[in-house]
Amino acid sequence: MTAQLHAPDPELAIPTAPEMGAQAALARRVLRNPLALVSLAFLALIILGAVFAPLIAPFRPTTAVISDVLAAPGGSHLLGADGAGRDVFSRLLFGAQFSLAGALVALVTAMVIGVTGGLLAGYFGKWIDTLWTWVISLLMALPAIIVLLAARAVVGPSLWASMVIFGIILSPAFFRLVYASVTAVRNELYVDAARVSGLSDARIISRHILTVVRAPIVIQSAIVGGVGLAIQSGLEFLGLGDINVPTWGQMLSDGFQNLYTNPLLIVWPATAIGLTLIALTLLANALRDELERASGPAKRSRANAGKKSTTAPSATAGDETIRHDGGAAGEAVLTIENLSVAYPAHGGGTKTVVRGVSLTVARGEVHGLVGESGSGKTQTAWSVLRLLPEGGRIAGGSIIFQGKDLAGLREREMEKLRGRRIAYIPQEPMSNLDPSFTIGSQLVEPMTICLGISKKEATERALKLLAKVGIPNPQRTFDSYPHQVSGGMAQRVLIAGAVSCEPDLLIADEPTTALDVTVQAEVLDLLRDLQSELNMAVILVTHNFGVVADLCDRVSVMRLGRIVETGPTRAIFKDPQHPYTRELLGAILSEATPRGPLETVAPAAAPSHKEAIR
Ligand SMILES: Nc1ncnc2c1ncn2[C@@H]1O[C@H](COP(=O)(O)OP(=O)(O)OP(=O)(O)O)[C@@H](O)[C@H]1O
Repeated sequence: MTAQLHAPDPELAIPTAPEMGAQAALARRVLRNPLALVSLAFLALIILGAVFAPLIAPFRPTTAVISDVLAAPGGSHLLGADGAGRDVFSRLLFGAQFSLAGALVALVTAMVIGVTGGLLAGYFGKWIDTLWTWVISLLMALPAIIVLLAARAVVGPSLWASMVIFGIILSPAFFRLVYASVTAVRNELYVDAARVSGLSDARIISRHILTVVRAPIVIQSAIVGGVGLAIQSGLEFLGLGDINVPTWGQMLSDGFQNLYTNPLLIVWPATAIGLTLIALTLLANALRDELERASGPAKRSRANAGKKSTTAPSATAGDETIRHDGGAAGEAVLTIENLSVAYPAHGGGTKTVVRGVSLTVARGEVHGLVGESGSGKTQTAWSVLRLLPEGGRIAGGSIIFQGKDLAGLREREMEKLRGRRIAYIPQEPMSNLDPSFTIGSQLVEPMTICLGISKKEATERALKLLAKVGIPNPQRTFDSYPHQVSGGMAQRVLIAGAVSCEPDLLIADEPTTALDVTVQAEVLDLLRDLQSELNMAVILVTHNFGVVADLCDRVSVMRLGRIVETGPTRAIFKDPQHPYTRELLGAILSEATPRGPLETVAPAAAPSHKEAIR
């Protein structure tokens, strides 16, 4: 299997990079939007004028010709001359340089602070969130104009200093936007899935979170850039700017002095400022629209999938008895000893949801964790991945995986294991795939990181894996977005992703619950085949004894956070010792006649018991 997965297949075509294609398509659509095109053309013209001002401008911006004071447009002064005899056209060109650069300084400052803060606070939460939120609240409480006036008094009439300060004051605009977007996606299952597949926090933020916030950042940039330009012009119009720097704001101020003698002097800079602001806003709107259209239905927010609750009977058992019958055959890959998981309880104290759980999983063995809803199966599995939800902590015990105690391992060390040595198959396939990326890119990226192989090799490997997990047209699925495939296909994709790095331990959390019955059986078959082929240790979380009977070598029955019985599957089915196990099995394997068939359906057409519980 190993050789088969690694060997490059020359027959497999290397797909075009879908993300680059999508970006090119987006650029083409933006260029086809007339408003965007006109705005872009205008902004490009302004920027070119600013950059080439020294070559285009007939005069230096500060050159004053006394004989040309308040000269009318025409002759050597295309747009006339101002009250000091300086050429208006030249000043407009040089003014664009400084005005745009000033706005850019404010924008970059606001963006760096706001976006960084929003990402960190939104993604990591806890004290980082508290600290950033406090700083941003403080900034929002400051009156911008007063701060700028005070700063001018301290640092003098510096365009750059005032724009940096204004950028800091504007940073909450980015912070709130990014923070809201990040907190909305932080708990999406595909972010957890990315973590499980071995991606670092930095990688998840840059790939899965930043893509979500990029559209709002684009539109906000245009607004903040425009506000920066407007405020800068306003300050200079009020005479608070640096008179030695030719900006559009300074020109407004100069023009105002001669409003009655030559009103055109105020019209030129006002037109330049107004049109630039309009172009920025229109361009940002068009970009946002096209980005949203490009994402289409795939971008829609998916609510976190609620976990399916089972209808297993409530226990009426008396004292819990634990039956351990010998150690697992083969090399132990995972040994959990006396594990406890706790959460802070409402009103103080702690709530222990997993208590003294011990189990061993050997190489090549499938260990079922079975029990009613809320019995602690998922908490046990997530403890092994060290991905307990916020507030949850391993309160005691050890989780020995290949000689390392995962319970005390540093996060950096854990990152090296997740996705590489310990893989995870979730319950909800759709919510665990990022709707913004093609399936191919979501398979390829973890492989390039975990296996250190090139993108080309990872692509070939992904296509082979897709074929291996029974996807009929691997190339088409590779190029598809998650919303373009069925739930069963998505689960096959996740299984392909989980085994892509040939893990030693695979944790499958109710991997068939969200699928319809016919697909469930196929996915179970696939899991069984892959497990024996890769000789993996598997923990299978399920509430379904049918799945246990089908796949598991050993089973641990959980109830109220404890394992009440553990042993070989065959033995447990044949001779359950604990009353709770008997009750669970009794409920499922009941001989009672099911509710009568519909009149039109012949009794023979009713599904066999095994099919029914699958
Ligand atoms: N974030 C949380 N905060 C506090 N308690 C939690 C949290 N998540 C789970 N629990 C508690 O932990 C217990 C075990 O939950 P767990 O999800 O492991 O159950 P389960 O056996 O996997 O059930 P299911 O089959 O429904 O997924 C439950 O009582 C639940 O209330």
